Amino acid sequence: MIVLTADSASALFTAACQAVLLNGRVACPRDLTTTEVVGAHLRLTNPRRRLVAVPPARVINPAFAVAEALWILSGSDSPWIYDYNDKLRVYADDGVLCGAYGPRLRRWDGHVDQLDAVRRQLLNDRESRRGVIQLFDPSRDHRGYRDVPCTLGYRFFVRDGRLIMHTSMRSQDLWLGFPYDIFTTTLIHELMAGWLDVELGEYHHHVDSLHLYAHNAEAAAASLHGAEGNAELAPVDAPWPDLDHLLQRVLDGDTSLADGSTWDAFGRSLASYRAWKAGERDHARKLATDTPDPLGAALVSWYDHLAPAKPAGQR
Ligand SMILES: O=c1ccn([C@H]2C[C@H](O)[C@@H](COP(=O)(O)O)O2)c(=O)[nH]1
Repeated sequence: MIVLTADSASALFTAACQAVLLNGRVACPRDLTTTEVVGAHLRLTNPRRRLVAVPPARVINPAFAVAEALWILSGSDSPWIYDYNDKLRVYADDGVLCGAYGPRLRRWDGHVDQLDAVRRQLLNDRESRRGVIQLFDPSRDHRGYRDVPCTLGYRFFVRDGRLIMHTSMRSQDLWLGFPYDIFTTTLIHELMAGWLDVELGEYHHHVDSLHLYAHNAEAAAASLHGAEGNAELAPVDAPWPDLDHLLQRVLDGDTSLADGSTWDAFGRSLASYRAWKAGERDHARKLATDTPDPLGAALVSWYDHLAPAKPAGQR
C-alpha cells in the first residue's frame, strides 16, 4: 500500500511513478506486462492544480482532457470523442464504448442523474454520508465487453465548509490514464463544490491496481527528473440549471462564450485542436496562444511535442 500527498497533479504523478518503480511487482493481466502496486491512496490538496505537466518526459493533450471531461459530464457515449483520441477505438464494441461513464453518471438505469442526486442529498443534509455516485454496473460489466469501467465510483463529504471527494478505481494506468482521469474527477469535484456553495477541499484518489506498462517504464523513470508544472487552472463553476446548456455551447464551439472564463478556455482549446487535426496548424497554434489559462500553454507544449515548431524564418 502506498500513501502519497501532493498539492499538484504533476507532483502526485511523479511521486506515484517513483513509488511504482521502486515498490512495484510484475503482473501480466490480458498478457500485457506491467509493474504494479496493489493499494494506493493519492491525496491532492489543491484539486485546481489538475493539469499533469512534467516536460519533457510527460506532456499531455489538454484538449483531450477537456473533451473527455465534458463528454462525461454531458452524459454522452457518442463516438465524437474519437476525434480527440483515436486510440480509444480499440476499446469499442461495434463502435461504442460500453463502459462510458457519462450515461451511468447522468442517466443510471435510464433516468437517475447521479450528479443531481448527490447535489440534492448534500443540500438537504450537509454532512450526509450518502453522497455516492456509482459507475461500475455489475449487470453490464461482467458481460465481456472490451471496455469495463476502471472507476468504480465517487463519494463526496462536506466537512468544515469544504467539499472532500473520494474516487475509487479498480485499475489505473498511471502513465496514460491518470493525467486524464484526475482532470475529469477534480473538475466534477470543483463543480459540485460550487453547486453546494462550499470551498473546494481535498481530493482523494484510491486505486487498487496502480500500474505502469513495461513500454512506459523508461519514460516514467525519466519523468522523475522532469520539470514539474503545477499551474493552477482558473476557478470554474456553472449554475446547476445552466450546466447542460453551457456544456453544449462549449462543445458546439459557440464563439459568444468569449468571456475569459474557464468555459471559454475549454471551448478555445477544443477549437484549436480541431483546427490542428484539420491541418490548420498555424491557426491552431494561434488559438492556443490566445487561450487564457494554463490550458493554452499546455496545448502549445502538446503541439511542440507532436511537431516541434520551426525556428523563425525556416519553412
Ligand atoms: O479511466 C480509465 C480507464 C482505463 N484505464 C486503464 C487501466 C488499465 O491499464 C486499462 C484497462 O484494463 P483492465 O484493467 O480492464 O484490464 O486501461 C485507466 O487508467 N483509466
